[in-house]
Amino acid sequence: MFDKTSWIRLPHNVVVGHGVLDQTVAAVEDIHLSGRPLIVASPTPYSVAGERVVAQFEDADADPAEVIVEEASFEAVESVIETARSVDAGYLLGVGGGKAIDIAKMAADELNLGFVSVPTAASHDGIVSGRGSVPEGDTRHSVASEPPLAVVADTEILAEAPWRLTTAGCADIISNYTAVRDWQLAHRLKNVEYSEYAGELARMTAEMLVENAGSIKQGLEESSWIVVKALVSSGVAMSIADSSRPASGAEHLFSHQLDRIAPDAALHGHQVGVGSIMTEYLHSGAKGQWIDVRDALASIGAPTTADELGIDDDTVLEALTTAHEIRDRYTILGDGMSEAAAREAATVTGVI
Ligand SMILES: NC(=O)C1=CN([C@@H]2O[C@H](COP(=O)(O)OP(=O)(O)OC[C@H]3O[C@@H](n4cnc5c(N)ncnc54)[C@H](OP(=O)(O)O)[C@@H]3O)[C@@H](O)[C@H]2O)C=CC1
Ligand SMILES: O=C(CO)COP(=O)(O)O
Ligand SMILES: [Zn+2]
Repeated sequence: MFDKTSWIRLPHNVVVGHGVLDQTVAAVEDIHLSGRPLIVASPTPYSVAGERVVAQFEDADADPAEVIVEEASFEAVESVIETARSVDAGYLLGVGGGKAIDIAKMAADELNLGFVSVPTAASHDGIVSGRGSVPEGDTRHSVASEPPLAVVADTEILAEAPWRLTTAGCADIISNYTAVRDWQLAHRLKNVEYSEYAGELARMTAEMLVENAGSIKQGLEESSWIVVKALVSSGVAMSIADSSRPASGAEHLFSHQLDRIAPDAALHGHQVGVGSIMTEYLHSGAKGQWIDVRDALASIGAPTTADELGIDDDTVLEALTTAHEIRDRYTILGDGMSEAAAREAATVTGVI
């Protein structure tokens, strides 16, 4: 008997372009969100975009409330939940990078309220996905959460954000290559369920970004357009798969392990990019496509070495040899790399 079911949750409105921040109220009204909006922002995004969003809701007589979050933690999620209850919020808007967006997303999930994502940085694909990531104990990877009902991505704001945030978003997309390879491997070896649609979409998104790498330049608003479109596409792939598998394989395990060993050393996207160079080498060998991955990262100005990430060689080796312990997700790392093999991979690829 056929007994498969699938529940794909996607945003209703994805509004991307120059000046679209001014359409936030329209994007929200269009999907009939009601009640009091609670704007959740971290400090810089609040001054870059949050104030304007609050003013827009005030002009629309929507009585907005606001809360500033400083760090990605469960305490911050709890405090947003408390604020939302005390102001009787009808829905939440996350305005910022991954930190503010994930806190708002996870609080909305807990409160069973609608969530709207207003990214001020195109730094990774969590800005569109139904995945939330806040470190808790040893857990660093994302968990299923409330997907945004609407995304409002103003390319004017994204283009003015520090360039490294955009190159991190590019690297997060490029890492889809190895994520999909790992997913296919897990399918063949461990019978993990694989979705051709989600896998192809994630892989194609990486390919399109690499093909357009020449147009991704600092100061060009069109670059933010290309990157945010790719981030949306990657988020959709995760929604189709109902898992982060299409966009997260061994390179993400490496990055999550770095977050534990060397907290705040580098941006998420930059770490997964360097991880991807090495895991592509593990998939395809010394003459394989790791060179293309490295060159694509280098061409957009993302780090390709431990030095550029700001970490030392031993940290790379420790993260590589222990990354498989991060979660129950089969990848090319199998049940763990020996130190000698890790050193070989990191050396041949020029990471250390
Ligand atoms: N849900 C998911 O699938 C994923 C979630 N994540 C999570 O996302 C977080 C990392 O996201 P990331 O965006 O890198 O980090 P942040 O949200 O911390 O943003 C990075 C920095 O950029 C600043 N910033 C943001 N927008 C602008 C802007 N327009 N102009 C100037 N500065 C700006 C922030 O300011 P300020 O300090 O004021 O906030 C912060 O200092 C982590 O918590 C990670 O766990 C990562 C990957 C995937
Ligand atoms: O960063 C992500 C996809 O790019 C989310 O992946 P994780 O589930 O590994 O946190
Ligand atoms: Zn990622």
